[in-house]
Amino acid sequence: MSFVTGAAMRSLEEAAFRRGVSAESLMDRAGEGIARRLLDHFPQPGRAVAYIGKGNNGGDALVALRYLREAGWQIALKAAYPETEWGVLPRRKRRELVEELPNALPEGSGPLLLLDGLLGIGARGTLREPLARLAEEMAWLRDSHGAVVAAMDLPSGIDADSGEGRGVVADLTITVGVAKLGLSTPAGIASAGRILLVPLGDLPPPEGSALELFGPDAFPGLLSPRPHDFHKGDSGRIGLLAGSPGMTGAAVLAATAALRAGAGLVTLHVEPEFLPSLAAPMPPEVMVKVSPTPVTDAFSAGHDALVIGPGIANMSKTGQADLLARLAKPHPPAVLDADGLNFLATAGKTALLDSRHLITPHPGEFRRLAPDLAEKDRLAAAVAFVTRHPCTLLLKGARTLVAAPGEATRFNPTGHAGMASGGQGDVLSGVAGAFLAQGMKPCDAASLAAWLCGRAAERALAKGPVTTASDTLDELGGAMRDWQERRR
Ligand SMILES: NC(=O)C1=CN([C@@H]2O[C@H](COP(=O)(O)OP(=O)(O)OC[C@H]3O[C@@H](n4cnc5c(N)ncnc54)[C@H](OP(=O)(O)O)[C@@H]3O)[C@@H](O)[C@H]2O)[C@@H](O)CC1
Ligand SMILES: [K+]
Repeated sequence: MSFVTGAAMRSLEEAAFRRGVSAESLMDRAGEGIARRLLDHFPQPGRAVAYIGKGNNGGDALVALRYLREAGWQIALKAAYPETEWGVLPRRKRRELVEELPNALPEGSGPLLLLDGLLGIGARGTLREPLARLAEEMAWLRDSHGAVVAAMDLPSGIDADSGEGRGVVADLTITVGVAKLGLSTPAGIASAGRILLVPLGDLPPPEGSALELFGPDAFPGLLSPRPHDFHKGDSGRIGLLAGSPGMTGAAVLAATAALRAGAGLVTLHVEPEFLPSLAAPMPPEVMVKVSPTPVTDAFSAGHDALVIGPGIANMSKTGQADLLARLAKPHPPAVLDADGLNFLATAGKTALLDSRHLITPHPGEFRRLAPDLAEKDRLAAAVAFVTRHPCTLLLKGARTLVAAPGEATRFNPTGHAGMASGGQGDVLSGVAGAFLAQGMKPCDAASLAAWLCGRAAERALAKGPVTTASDTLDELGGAMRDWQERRR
């Protein structure tokens, strides 16, 4: 599913009108879709307040409010202008709610949800009064009352194309039809929170976009249920080069993640002197193979995929040299992470990267691999990197991008700031490795792994605002279900 400018969105809308589709039917379906997304996120009813301006963005909020009320929510309305100044459609949607709505916070329990319907793609320039005051009220309720802000289409006040502009900071942005380009920029990402899409059949996304919003609607079938006659041999064997004394956790997290993501067999290859520290904490399902040449063994054991890098900073110099030599020869597809990437960068061997390699750098590791690209815009830098080195690049950061030669770059919407902690990358490389071992295309393996880890971390928010890598691991199975149910 691509990203479009505000003008391109208007063109799609105009094309729909020419085919006889009415603006009202688009709004009805937009509002219903928004409510469905919200009800998936908040299965228990709570309190919802719609904050609206006079345009159609407020109409979306009013339709969504009606569905929330039907689902048992207490509702209220904060309108910036008297109803006589609203557009035709929002006025009609207000009447469909029938009775007078309170304009104070509803009493009761459950989540407090603020529907931000002040401005959508009609926003021009800095948010003006009286909308600015309502945006401040939402921010205050979010900070002091734990309110969750859900933006209709766009966080109010940001520019649909650039994402620039100060306005509402949302926890969720439910964008309608096609995702707006401004949601993908650093400024937009800082305002939007989790992006969810309500696709509308009458507003089909244009073909050939350079950036795609990744998710189960756009990529169905990536994680189909296993056939009934599936067996261990079908689910892939992984060779893991991970962990060293003091960094055993990285190996445990990567191995466990690979197993949870469905790998049939995970083998950890270690040097004899690392065995005492690495063997004990490993899950019982993991095979541990000891040899003076673990790199050679991992590359020649007939694995379906390799995961190389988590916690291997202390790998022997011989091991490092062996690794660089092996990467140049024929070998199975491989995830390269963390110190695996640092070895490449330090040795000046980044040019070894090719289509067999799925690399997962965070911004610091990326800078070491390509110092000249690090200051560029992330999307441009990612595309330039895979043009230079034809591998699959999963570039971590606020929001993860997955770029590969000949593919539209993918934008991963899942995850949250509370997962910024050690070990998350190890989990991600294990999950991506499992999908590679099952024969998935590297860019699909990378995107799906990023989506699932982010979604698992979102599920873990039920425990509290900070999510450890172990929390993410615990929720991976649930995230896989969420993908299959296509509701997120
Ligand atoms: N496209 C689609 O297919 C679909 C679109 N749909 C929905 O409609 C939304 C677009 O609705 P829209 O066109 O009515 O514009 P909207 O964002 O509500 O704002 C317009 C008002 O904002 C005002 N205003 C502008 N800047 C301002 C500022 N800085 N500070 C203060 N005020 C400012 C401006 O006032 P003016 O400057 O004219 O006085 C005008 O009155 C879209 O985002 C989506 O949610 C769905 O329902 C169905 C499918
Ligand atoms: K909005």
